[in-house]
Order: sequence, then C-alpha cells, then structure tokens
Amino acid sequence: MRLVQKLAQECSNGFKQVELRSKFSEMTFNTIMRMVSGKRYYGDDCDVTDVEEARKFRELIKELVALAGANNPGDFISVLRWFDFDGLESKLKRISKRTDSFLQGLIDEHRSGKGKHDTMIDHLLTQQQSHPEYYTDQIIKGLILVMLLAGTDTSSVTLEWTMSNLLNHPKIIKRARKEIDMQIGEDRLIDEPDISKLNYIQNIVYETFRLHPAAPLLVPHLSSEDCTLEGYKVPKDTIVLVNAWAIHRDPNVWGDDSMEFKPERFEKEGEANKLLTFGIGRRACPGANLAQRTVNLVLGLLIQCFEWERTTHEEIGMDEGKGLTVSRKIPLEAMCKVRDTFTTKTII
Ligand code: HEM
Repeated sequence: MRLVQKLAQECSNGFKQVELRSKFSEMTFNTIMRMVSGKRYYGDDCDVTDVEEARKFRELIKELVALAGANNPGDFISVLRWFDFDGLESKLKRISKRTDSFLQGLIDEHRSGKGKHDTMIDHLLTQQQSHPEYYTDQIIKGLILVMLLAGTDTSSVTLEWTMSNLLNHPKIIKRARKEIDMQIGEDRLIDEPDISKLNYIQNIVYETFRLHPAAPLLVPHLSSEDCTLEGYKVPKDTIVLVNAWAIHRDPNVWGDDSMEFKPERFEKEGEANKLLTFGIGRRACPGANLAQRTVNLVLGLLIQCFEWERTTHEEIGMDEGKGLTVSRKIPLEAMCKVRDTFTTKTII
C-alpha cells in the first residue's frame, strides 16, 4: 500500500518518469521484514528508529543479494578453490559473520521484550521454550535468512517482468482495468479478498510466471538414489537442474505462440497446472501462496490507480541479467500518472 501511496504522491500532476525496480524491491523487503521482526527498513517512513540499524541492514542485503547471484568458478574447477579464486569464499565468510550478528541482535531484542509483538521471531521464540533442542537461535537465524533470500527478490523480479510486458501490451492493461472496474468499482481500492474475483489479473501473473520464472533453473536438487528419469539414468548424488525456462517456452507444451505474451491462454482449464515456476513435490516453494497474493494484489492496485506508458515509442527490451534469480538486464522505467477517475486523496 505504501508503494501505491508514494507513486500517487509522485505522479499526481500528470505523467512522470519512475524507476520501478528499486520500488518493488524495497516493498518486498519491507513486507518480509515486517512479518519477521515487525520493522520496515526502507523508505523515508521506515519505522526503524535507529538510522544506523536501517543503514546496516540495507548494506548487508545489497551485498548478500550480489553474492547470492555470483557464479563461483571453483564449483566447476575444484583446483581453483585452493587459491580462493576471485576471493568469493573470504567475502562470503566476512558477510556471514556480519549477517549472523545482525540477526542475533534482532532475536535478542525480541527475547528481551523490546521488539514488536506477534512477529515470526516471537512465535519461533515461543516454540524455543517448548522445544529448545530444535528451535535453537541458529535455526531461527537460518529461517529468517531463507525468508529474506528466497522471498524478496523473487516477487519483486516477477512484478518488474509483469510491468515490462504490460507496457508493451496496452490492450492487456485496458482489459485488466475493465475487469477491475466491473468487479471492484472506482470508489474503493482492491483488497486481498478481491483477488479471487480478478481472473484476468491472475492470468497475467501466470503468463509472467511462464515466460519469466524468477528462478529459471529452480534450485539444484541432488538424487538420493540411483534412478531413471524419462529413460535417462541418474546416478546417486548427481546434481539435477530443471530448466523451467525452456519447458515454459516449449511449443510442444504451449503451442506455436509459446513465445508470445498472451494471458488468455490460461482461460483454458488446467493450463496453470503445467507451470513449474515454484517447483513441484516435497521441496516446492513454501512461499508460493504468499508470493501469488502479493504479486496479484500489487499488480491489481497498479492497474486500478494509475495510467502507464513507455518512456519512448520503442518496445521495452526483454534482455535478461545473470544470477540465480533472473531479473531484467536494465532496471525498468515507465511513465506513470494517477488515473483521472482517482484522486491522490482516494489513494492516500
Ligand atoms: C514469485 C515468487 C517466488 C518464486 C518464483 C519462487 C520460486 C521458488 C523455487 C523455484 C524454489 C525451488 C523449488 C524446487 O527446486 O523444486 C523455491 C524454494 C523456496 N522458496 Fe520460493 N519463490 C517465490 C517466493 C517465495 C516467498 C515469498 C518465500 C517465503 C517468504 C519463499 C520461500 C522459499 C523457500 C524457503 C524455499 C526452499 C524450500 C525447500 O528447499 O524446501 N519463496 N522458491
């Protein structure tokens, strides 16, 4: 909601150029950290009174995200590990110490009763009292870290890809807005319970999940036994990568228009079941539900409250960056303006 309010303030007097990547990223970090510790670390209205704590957190995250996406040549040529080629290992050790002490600080704050209540840390500390052998501080720190690494960039990258595609397809924005105006009206903003009524918005998100899965190779899996997959023998302890990106563009699976952005394809019953965006099985993404709610709601609000245009007449390029989570190569910029039927006051 703060993202939408800020955009409304920036773009209340006609079209204004906005950079979206940093906005989506700050929104997802604030959402996850609010759940975890009750704090927002980004924005002028961040509720961390200690400015130094907020600065430290933002710096840590910047380095963690950069290192999480780094390629390590030592993983492929083991001899390079003897020399810590390009210093990745020492950088990781340094950052892991700083991260550990930051997260321990958060846990201690909640343990002493100073932090906000009803957060993930509070609930885990309650579990620690009844099962101290399992819910150790180490486990709690690991859970916070995985929420931050797996639950932030993935959702913000998806939102950025969705908006990139929509800017190239104004007709799709129009149809989505029509659905919102019919189902919700113009007197109030979309809220979470409305999501299930907005089928076309859902299909836009599915189509983005298909063409731009945030983790295109999922997460590496290791075979625990010798097995055979579709006739291929996979020995025990083999690292298996699933190329969801390629499967999602395969014309044999999706038809001849598999490379086109067409949310309508998901009007066909059962199509969404073919998506592998969140993996499948026991190790599938446990945050899939939260991610879909967040992306659907934010997208719905962006279409409901604002008009969107490209910054130039040229189509938005779809070049991809590198990393475990694949974002656009160039951060997305767009022209944005509060819709005539909405006043900044309705939004704020
Ligand atoms: C659009 C957003 C997201 C995408 C595309 C995504 C995708 C994925 C994928 C592909 C995996 C690996 C599945 C596999 O290899 O089989 C995964 C694992 C995981 N995700 Fe997500 N995810 C998203 C959002 C989230 C959120 C919001 C959270 C939590 C707040 C989350 C937490 C996790 C965790 C903890 C794992 C590891 C599960 C395990 O190893 O058992 N993810 N996610």
